[in-house]
Amino acid sequence: MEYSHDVIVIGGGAAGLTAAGGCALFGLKVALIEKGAMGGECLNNGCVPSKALIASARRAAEAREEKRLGVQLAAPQVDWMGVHGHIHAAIAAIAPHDSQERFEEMGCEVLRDHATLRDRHTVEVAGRKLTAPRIVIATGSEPFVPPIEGIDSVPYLTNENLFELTEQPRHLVIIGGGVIGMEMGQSFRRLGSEVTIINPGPLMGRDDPDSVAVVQAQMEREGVRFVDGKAAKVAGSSGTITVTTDGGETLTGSHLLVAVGRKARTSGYGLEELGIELGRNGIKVDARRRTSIKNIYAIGDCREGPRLTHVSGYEGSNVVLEIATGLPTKVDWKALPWCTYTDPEVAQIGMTEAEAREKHGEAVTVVREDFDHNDRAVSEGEIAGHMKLVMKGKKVIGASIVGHNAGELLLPLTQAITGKSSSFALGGAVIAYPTRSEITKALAFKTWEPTVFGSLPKSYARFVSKLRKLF
Ligand SMILES: Cc1cc2nc3c(=O)[nH]c(=O)nc-3n(C[C@H](O)[C@H](O)[C@H](O)COP(=O)(O)OP(=O)(O)OC[C@H]3O[C@@H](n4cnc5c(N)ncnc54)[C@H](O)[C@@H]3O)c2cc1C
Ligand SMILES: NC(=O)c1ccc[n+]([C@@H]2O[C@H](COP(=O)([O-])OP(=O)(O)OC[C@H]3O[C@@H](n4cnc5c(N)ncnc54)[C@H](O)[C@@H]3O)[C@@H](O)[C@H]2O)c1
Repeated sequence: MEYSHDVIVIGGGAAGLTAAGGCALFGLKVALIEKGAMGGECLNNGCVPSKALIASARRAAEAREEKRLGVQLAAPQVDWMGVHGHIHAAIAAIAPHDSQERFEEMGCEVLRDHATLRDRHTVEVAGRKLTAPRIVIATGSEPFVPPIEGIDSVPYLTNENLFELTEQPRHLVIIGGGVIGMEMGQSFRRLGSEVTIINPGPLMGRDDPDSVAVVQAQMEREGVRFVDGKAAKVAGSSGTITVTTDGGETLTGSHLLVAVGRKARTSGYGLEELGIELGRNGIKVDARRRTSIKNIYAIGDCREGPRLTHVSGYEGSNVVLEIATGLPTKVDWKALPWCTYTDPEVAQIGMTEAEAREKHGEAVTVVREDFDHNDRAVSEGEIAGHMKLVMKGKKVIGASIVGHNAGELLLPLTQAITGKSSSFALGGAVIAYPTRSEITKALAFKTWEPTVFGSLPKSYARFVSKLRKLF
């Protein structure tokens, strides 16, 4: 069959950009389709703006502290439009990395419109029909808004409009004490808003409860109020919004943020018509990220599984390898890291203690050390937190860290869990985003880039692609 491209990628977020860029660097003919802003959620309304807001908030918190280490800072003065400016300057500074121009330079044909799957090899975009033997779906996710009574009649915020706020909320009520609720709750409180977080049961449920307890205590000291319960009803209008919990408690704030998880983007672009199987929340995929139609892959937030930028990037690289080499390439989550950028940070890699005990029972040992035994932490007066190593026998299978810059401590544990420490392995390691540790991976990757995308691998990838088109 005649095809217009070797690979078509739908979605220009972390997952799609990695897949499209990688295939193009192997010399394949790639179409990359993005209907919105290049860079997707992470750049435009996820990681980057949230971490920029966290940084402004940290500065305010430091200034608010009582005399410490012999130094008293002046009380903070928060200029909300200055904070807003910092957030948008951070986005603008990173945007060229994800831009249409950069991906065109790599060799992708970039189309900026809505894509629709027409059959297992055809994607329609802007009146054109593109065809390819391999299609990669990387359409991401959107905020899940639960059917809470009254939700459609009150103004509410999600991550999609939170970073556009041009006035500081007087009292931000947050529905959801997951990652977004905790990161944003602490930040708005530090910048001077009152903050109430409503959440049923454990906060940050995927993390080790001992880590979460340290952050919760810190946020309570800073004045964040936690309410245990489910938001059952909302009412009010701009400036005065009331939330009633299933326990009958009523809370009134000036603004409402809904942060109760994500919904995979799976409708409106032909998945149903093609009969691609869906799971509970996302496209069903196998370990190679193939959908129920095997020449079509789904990677990143749109499929069932963890939703993180470095996971999207990893899955992007994974499909690049499979498409370029023609060899089955499975994802491996045993050293999956993630970090929540509260202060102190909560970092996790591999299994938590609870997961390990459930899977390996008596074979599990856990060792713990608090930061008040660490000389650097003591010298800097930042002793809150601890690290727990989760082991099966003497083999590390997980770690939970809570403390200053905890996310930066994960990288050696990646190597301990995978047993791989060569420069090649480092170049392909899954590293929590965004951390400074990523710079080591970037350099290792730079070392290997001329070899991996050299003339021989390129010829091989083109040969594999040619064969694929013949059969
Ligand atoms: C507030 C917040 C903070 C976060 N912080 C972190 C963090 O610190 N660290 C971390 O690892 N993760 C974080 N995340 C998660 C991270 O942002 C996502 O996991 C990641 O961005 C997903 O990337 P993706 O490429 O899979 O999807 P997306 O970035 O959503 O990209 C999908 C793209 O596909 C496009 N698209 C969809 N349908 C079509 C179509 N039919 N045609 C053409 N284009 C289409 C969309 O416009 C979109 O640009 C955060 C998320 C939020 C909400
Ligand atoms: N640092 C990071 O890596 C980072 C930061 C932010 C977001 N993210 C990504 O974004 C995703 C979404 O974050 P999130 O915080 O929206 O989801 P989440 O899944 O982390 O947490 C959702 C919380 O909402 C609670 N909840 C559900 N229904 C509720 C109700 N009716 N009332 C009150 N609480 C309710 C749940 O119990 C849960 O604790 C994360 O899972 C993660 O993948 C990552």
